Amino acid sequence: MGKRIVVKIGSSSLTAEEGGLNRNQVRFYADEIASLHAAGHQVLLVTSGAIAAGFRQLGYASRPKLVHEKQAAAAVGQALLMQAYQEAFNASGITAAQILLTRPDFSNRGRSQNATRTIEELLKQRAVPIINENDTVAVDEIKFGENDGLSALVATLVKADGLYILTDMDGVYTGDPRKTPDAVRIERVEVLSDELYRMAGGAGSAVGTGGMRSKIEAARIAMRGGVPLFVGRVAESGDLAAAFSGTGKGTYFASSSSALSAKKHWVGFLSVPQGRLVVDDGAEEALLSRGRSLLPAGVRLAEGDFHPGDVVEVVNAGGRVLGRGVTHFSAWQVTAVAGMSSEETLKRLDVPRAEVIHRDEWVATSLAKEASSHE
Ligand SMILES: Nc1ncnc2c1ncn2[C@@H]1O[C@H](COP(=O)(O)OP(=O)(O)O)[C@@H](O)[C@H]1O
Ligand SMILES: N[C@@H](CCC(=O)OP(=O)(O)O)C(=O)O
Repeated sequence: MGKRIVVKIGSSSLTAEEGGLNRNQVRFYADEIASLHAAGHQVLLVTSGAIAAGFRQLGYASRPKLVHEKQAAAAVGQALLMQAYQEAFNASGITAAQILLTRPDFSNRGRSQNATRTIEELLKQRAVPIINENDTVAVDEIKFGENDGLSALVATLVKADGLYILTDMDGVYTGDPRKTPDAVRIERVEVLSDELYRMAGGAGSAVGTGGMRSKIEAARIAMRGGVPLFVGRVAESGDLAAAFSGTGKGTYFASSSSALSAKKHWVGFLSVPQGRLVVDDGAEEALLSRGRSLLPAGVRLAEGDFHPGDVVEVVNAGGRVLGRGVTHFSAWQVTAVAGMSSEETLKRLDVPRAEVIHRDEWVATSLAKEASSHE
């Protein structure tokens, strides 16, 4: 039976360091995707490259750094990118469709349902949805910036059978191969760890943005959403089909045995937190290792203006993000009882329960400390 897959192509695979689109590369990837499409699979493409494709035409000597300059470059480059994909896919008789998304399109239920419906219809008609961030309207606070995270969210949204993040490196190594020549490739990752995150560095080229680190972040989102992924290189004809069949040049990440329910995945990865709770060591341990609810006794501080039912981020005293949860208290209520016992809390506040965040509405997003399995 046909599978549903999401393929993500990074700027470094489509453009040169000095800017401009490499049309041969666009054609090559379109052909790779067309062969999976012809085999009966549904393919969605998340592509970067708008800024890199457009900045030279606007007169910038190198990839611009300021937000409004990047947005202007993307406005030029996105059109060039789509035109190149349209042409390349049309050659295989495939219709390409443009979809531009921003973070609120995932966090807002109505908007995400609209996007899903459109995507479902396109797939039903055998078109290939081509997705990028809507760079011209995304402001700094809500920007993905790189498309690795976007591709992981798309893959979970459409319940993909697999996510293929293609880049200029044939997998995740124990260190950035550009800087650590003796780094070795990690073939398979079952569990994400802090150690793996430390091994992954930033972007390797002047046009790429996220580097391996953002791909590990994306892996976390996809794995906990129940989507297995591949990070690697597709450079020769047949490489994408090989990646798909499990013999690709790259690293495979298993879909997590601890995949979250749709509601928890939303809380952990799609929601926009309305505030932050700073907790003490005891609460950190209770949340991360003992599967307990967050009680007022472990809360030191509340930041932001949030209300019962909102999602808040939970951090430790050192600022490390531990996870997110749905708060039952408003900001002023947390402030009023921070550090107090549950008994005292129920005396002081008119709340039905003393838990600030119930464990059923809590999602740990920090990585496990233990080593990942890699050979
Ligand atoms: N541990 C690592 N393993 C492999 N590549 C790494 C690692 N750490 C950093 N990198 C760098 O990440 C780069 C790929 O990311 P990036 O430049 O953002 O590409 P893309 O545009 O495809 O997203 C590689 O070229 C490499 O230099
Ligand atoms: N939306 C931007 C993505 C920027 C980018 O460089 O992303 P990536 O190559 O995935 O690290 C663009 O199209 O230029």
